[in-house]
Amino acid sequence: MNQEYDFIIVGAGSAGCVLANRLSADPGTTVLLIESGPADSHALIQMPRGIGKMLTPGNPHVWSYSASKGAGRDTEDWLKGRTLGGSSSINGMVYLRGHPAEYDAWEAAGCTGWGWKDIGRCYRAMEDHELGASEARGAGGPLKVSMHPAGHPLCEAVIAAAGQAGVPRVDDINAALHGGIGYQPRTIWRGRRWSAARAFLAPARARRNLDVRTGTDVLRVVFEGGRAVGVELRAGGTVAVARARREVILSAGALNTPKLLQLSGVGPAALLARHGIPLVADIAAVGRHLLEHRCIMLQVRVRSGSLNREFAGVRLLKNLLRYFTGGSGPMTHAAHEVCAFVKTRPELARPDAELGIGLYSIGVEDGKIVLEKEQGMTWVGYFTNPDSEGSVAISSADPDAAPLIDANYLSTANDRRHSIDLVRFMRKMLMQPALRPYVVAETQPGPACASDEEIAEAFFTHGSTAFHAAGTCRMGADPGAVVDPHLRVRGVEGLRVVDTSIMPTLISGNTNGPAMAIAMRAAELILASDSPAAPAVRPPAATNAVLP
Ligand SMILES: Cc1cc2nc3c(=O)[nH]c(=O)nc-3n(C[C@H](O)[C@H](O)[C@H](O)COP(=O)(O)OP(=O)(O)OC[C@H]3O[C@@H](n4cnc5c(N)ncnc54)[C@H](O)[C@@H]3O)c2cc1C
Repeated sequence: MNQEYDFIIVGAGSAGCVLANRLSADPGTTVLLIESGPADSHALIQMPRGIGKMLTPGNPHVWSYSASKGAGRDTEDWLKGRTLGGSSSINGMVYLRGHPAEYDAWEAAGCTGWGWKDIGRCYRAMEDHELGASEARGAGGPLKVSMHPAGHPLCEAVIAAAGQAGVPRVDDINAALHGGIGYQPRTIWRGRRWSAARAFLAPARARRNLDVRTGTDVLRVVFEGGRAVGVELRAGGTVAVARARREVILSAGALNTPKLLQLSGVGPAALLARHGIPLVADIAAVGRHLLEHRCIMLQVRVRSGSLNREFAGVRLLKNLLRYFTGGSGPMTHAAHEVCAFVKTRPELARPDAELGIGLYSIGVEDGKIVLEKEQGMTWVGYFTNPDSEGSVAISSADPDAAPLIDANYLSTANDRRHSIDLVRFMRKMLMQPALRPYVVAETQPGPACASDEEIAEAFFTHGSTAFHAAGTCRMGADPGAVVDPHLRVRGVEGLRVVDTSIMPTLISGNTNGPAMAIAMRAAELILASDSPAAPAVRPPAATNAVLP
């Protein structure tokens, strides 16, 4: 391995793959992309419904962390991708972008250059959308986006029922600014997952100026006189330092990026002192402001139309054959077949909740989550703009120790109100005439769960993380932010954060598209040479030693 590069990118996930592509486009610029996990060649990564088997703690392609739900509640597993493509290689392939007004609010709050005018341009530039180019979509870009095929009777009944409840059918849910329901846009192409690695890294792999290292853990950032000059890394038991002439960029995701900053001496001074880590910059917000969508998963018994039986026994074998020979059938479906954005109250200016409707239902057998043998649907729903804030903090100075994660879900009255209203709205949709021939009953949490308190509790007992962790290195123009609007870490030089950590608020939708669009925008900012210097929070208080 070379020891010195212009840019070092830590993490080959959704954001890191985009950055590696954009920053190495100039053959005169050298880039090192470092990924902890293995390559993404596993067949279950490529096969969309392979995620059922991939998402298992202990799988080498996933990070598995224990996260507290908050307020003394129990813990749950938070999984993240650990392979080329990062979480985009193990996610549900739902492709959503968020509402333009949400990015405009970022800009209005001082994040100049992050409004829809700029980020919308980045989305269009990266997309190759099956529906073709429009004001709202891009065509010809590296990211393939396909639509779930229309026409399944149960999906059609769901869409018709939504219409009866006042939610209109739309062709492209990403373009429906006032909400609607339609077939799911997906990062799937010709039946195969289209991860960030597939879209952005594969076309750049042959570049001689791009060095991609898998199976390599970054242990910390190395500073000299308050400037990030490289990273300490470990591969096959050997520890070394790779140096960056221009910048180190952390794209390790919303859990591991703040962890790396804290391990490197950039974070809350008291936390670092507790673990004996020399302080480089005292930034209280590193690891704070953790945002996550808290889902409810309504399970609905149906008479027909469920795909549960397609994923077991002989039918599963037949569907695997169909997938491997023709790239079609249920193994090519994303996490949900149908997607909706709804207003839980008519007076709201724009939708406040997302629904993903899947033609499967799950139960628990011997303590394990399994597909039900009976026919069922799952309606996953969440309030899109929560303001409950959790945290991520190192538990030790040992880079191999898992961080402490507190999701602190639904800790504000606002989040609880929207979440409760959402369940009532979902039930209203389920009661519509179009679904009467199908729906037998809501089995979980079930009709006995009726009061506000019971519904709020059901988000914990019959809910889940959405796997959308964000905000732990919040971008802002204010001195309390971790990164400035050029994504430079305050108080040090030569260091940026580019991943979902920087999101000042969660957007309406899943976070893979936003992670890639953020990286597209970041690459523009990095390559523009006239960026003004980031205002320092305070002068560096100490410098990490550089390894020989
Ligand atoms: C199970 C699951 C389902 C999801 N479903 C959807 C969906 O359907 N649609 C959607 O839009 N979003 C979905 N998401 C969310 C979305 O995929 C993520 O928000 C997004 O991919 C995050 O991108 P990122 O670049 O911030 O981080 P990641 O993509 O997580 O990338 C971080 C990378 O850094 C690497 N890394 C971390 N620490 C180190 C280290 N110390 N040294 C070296 N490498 C390191 C990791 O291994 C990883 O490859 C899902 C996520 C999960 C986990």
